[in-house]
Amino acid sequence: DPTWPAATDEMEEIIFQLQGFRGRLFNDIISPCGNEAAGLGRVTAAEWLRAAFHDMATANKYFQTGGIDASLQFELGNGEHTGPGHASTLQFYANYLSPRSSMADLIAAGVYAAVRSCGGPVIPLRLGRVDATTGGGVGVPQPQNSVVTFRQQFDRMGFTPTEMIQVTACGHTLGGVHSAEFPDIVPVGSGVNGQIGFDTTVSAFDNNVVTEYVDGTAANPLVTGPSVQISRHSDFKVFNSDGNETVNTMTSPEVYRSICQAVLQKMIDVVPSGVVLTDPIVPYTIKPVDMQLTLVTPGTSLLLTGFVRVRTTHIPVDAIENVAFEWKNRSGGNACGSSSCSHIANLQGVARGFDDTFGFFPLSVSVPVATGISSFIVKVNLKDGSSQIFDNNGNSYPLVDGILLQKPQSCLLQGTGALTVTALVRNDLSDFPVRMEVSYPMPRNAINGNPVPALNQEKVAMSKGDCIGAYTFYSAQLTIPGGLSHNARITVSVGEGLSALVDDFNQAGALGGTCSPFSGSAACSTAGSSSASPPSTTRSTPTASLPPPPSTVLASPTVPTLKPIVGGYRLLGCWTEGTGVRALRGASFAYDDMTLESCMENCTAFDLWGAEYGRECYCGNSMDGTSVQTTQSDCNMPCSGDATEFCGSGNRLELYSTTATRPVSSTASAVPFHKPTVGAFDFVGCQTEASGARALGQASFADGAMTLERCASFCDAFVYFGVEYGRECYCGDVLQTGSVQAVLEDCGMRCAGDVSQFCGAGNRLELYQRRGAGV
Ligand code: HEM
Repeated sequence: DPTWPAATDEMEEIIFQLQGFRGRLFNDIISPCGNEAAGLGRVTAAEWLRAAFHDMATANKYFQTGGIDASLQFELGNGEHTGPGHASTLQFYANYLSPRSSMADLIAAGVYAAVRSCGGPVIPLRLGRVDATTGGGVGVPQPQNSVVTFRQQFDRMGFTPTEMIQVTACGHTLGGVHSAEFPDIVPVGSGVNGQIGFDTTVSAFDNNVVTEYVDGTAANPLVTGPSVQISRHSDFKVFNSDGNETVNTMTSPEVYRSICQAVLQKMIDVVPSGVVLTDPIVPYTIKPVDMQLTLVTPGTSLLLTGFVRVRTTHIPVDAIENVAFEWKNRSGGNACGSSSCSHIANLQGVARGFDDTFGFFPLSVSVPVATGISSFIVKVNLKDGSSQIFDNNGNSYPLVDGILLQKPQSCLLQGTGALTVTALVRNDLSDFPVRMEVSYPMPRNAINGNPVPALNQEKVAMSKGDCIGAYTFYSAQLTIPGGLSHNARITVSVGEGLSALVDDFNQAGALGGTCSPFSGSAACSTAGSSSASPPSTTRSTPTASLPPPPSTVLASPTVPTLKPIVGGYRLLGCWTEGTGVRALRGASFAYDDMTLESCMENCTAFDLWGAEYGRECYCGNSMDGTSVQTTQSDCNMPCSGDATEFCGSGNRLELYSTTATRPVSSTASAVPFHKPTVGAFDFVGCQTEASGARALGQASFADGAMTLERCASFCDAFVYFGVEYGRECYCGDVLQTGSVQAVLEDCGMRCAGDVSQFCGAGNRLELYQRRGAGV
């Protein structure tokens, strides 16, 4: 069994945990083998296999470059990769791209999955491939090449003349040739749905491609038919290149299978120098899944959630009574407060892969903060009274309670990508730097039709907040651009280098849209942070954390008071955020020394603004309809930059509105507006991005001096231009599906290069159309 955790854990789940409970569905569009997800006559499993060969085929063993490195994504337009199959294959894999599942590993995993789904052998799958950042050049074998050229090309890839024959015979058992791509080989109108198969079984991994060739019955269009006249019968040229000696050895199904297992593994293991592949991956017998600690009010216990996943291939799920989870406290001992350091979990669901099944046993374990948790072992209790103990190969399964991503107080607004992350760090560690690292996919503006997003990374220092017992709150914010924020991964860490503690690889899409407040936390005592003891058992009553009513406000400078007027704005009260959206969407800011005055200064171009969570500031000209006024005492957080003022609280806005005393003349020039015309373009409105893609994807640029005029002139050759997020310019002749008109208020961001203009917002385009181009 592998030792947990491992760098391959995410890929392990993608390739083995396919269907059923928590199934990752990586096989969805290739099961059954004959599935034609991209249209009739196009076997998806065949497209996956061919895509891997095309990615590898530019490898150069002499320079040790290329191989399975996902360079295919940059080469789609170079003429060597005919057909839509490569793009749709990469597009499917892109859903699984993450810092722990490279596109190159996904391409290799696609070979494993396609072959297995079609009844072929288990191809040992090693991992650790690294994605290229540019194309790998040309050199994919083409049907018209001569045998000499084929041999040179395969030699460059690292394959002997015999292996060339073998790997081609193993690839050309699935799918076939399409008249849309090769009309001179498959004349239009011939074949089935525009395809002639390589053998009579286009959707089975069998050796018919060989036997039908050998016995002379092959309809393979690369052996017989029009390709012969024009010397494009490449399978004939390849198979016949050693007088049929190699193919004759492959007429036995067993021999074919084992040759294909070896030679297809060789194909996916071609990698550039510097890449070190792991051992072939096998599924865990016992795997902890989604382990998460969460501090629960009043701060004296942590809730551990997650699953123990049991591989039930060899231990039948029906034979399992339950699973015992036995843990050690923070110092490795067996004192776990009032609990017994043990928890029984019962089966909740089952998943299956090609060759395995898995049972999931959910955990919900209350861990006292005072004693904490450091590791656990798993005991699988069988119905016959026996049990099997799993201790992670003698290491126990490790858990960290020094830092945790506190999910209820973290949130993501997927529409705008606005991410708020709250972490809890044990007080004895809080002198070390606390960081958040977010990795997120960013669409590549569809250069040459590349459907694979780039993976960007942002590191943000987290700022210290309140304390609760033995833990200190930290928080950070980030607006994730690109519209794919749900696929972002979040890691929070405390400390540096190898000794750092992390809660890593948390999926942003699993966070809620609203950060709920944690009641009972309080400003940290200045005495320092050494106490690791739990807070006193007396809970503060809810009213104790409310601000005093205005009439009884004390003069003490450390007690916040309500401010009825700030500059030209008056207090409207305490308001909730919208449901799943920000109440104010004109502009937003977050920083640690926030005061009501500085928030107001940020928002002088708007009629409304509000401060939230002590350090966030939002502006807008109207409130989202789902925001409602709540009791003023909800807004009980002091401003981070001025403890005498209230700045809302979690999900609560200290809301201010403009008054008649607002000096209109001094701000009028800075009030942005939606320009009705820009050059040859007319304003259309505020538009969303398309579903999973850019609304305008044909050209783009971004910079800090963006104006509507600059974008208009950049998009001069197109029907539409749109500016997004203040600084991004997009052009296109059509709006991609899923892009719809949004309320004008949404486009509330000023242009980076001209504050008098509006330039969209996150996921919102300030959209213009060429005059006269409309219908
Ligand atoms: C001399 C070497 C090769 C040549 C000239 C060649 C050429 C071709 C051509 C012309 C097609 C038709 C594409 C279409 O119409 O969509 C094709 C399809 C295919 N090739 Fe190759 N190929 C070679 C080697 C390989 C190898 C080594 C593999 C994988 C191990 C492979 C896997 C496939 C698969 C699976 C298809 C079917 C794709 C589909 O049905 O969509 N080929 N090949």
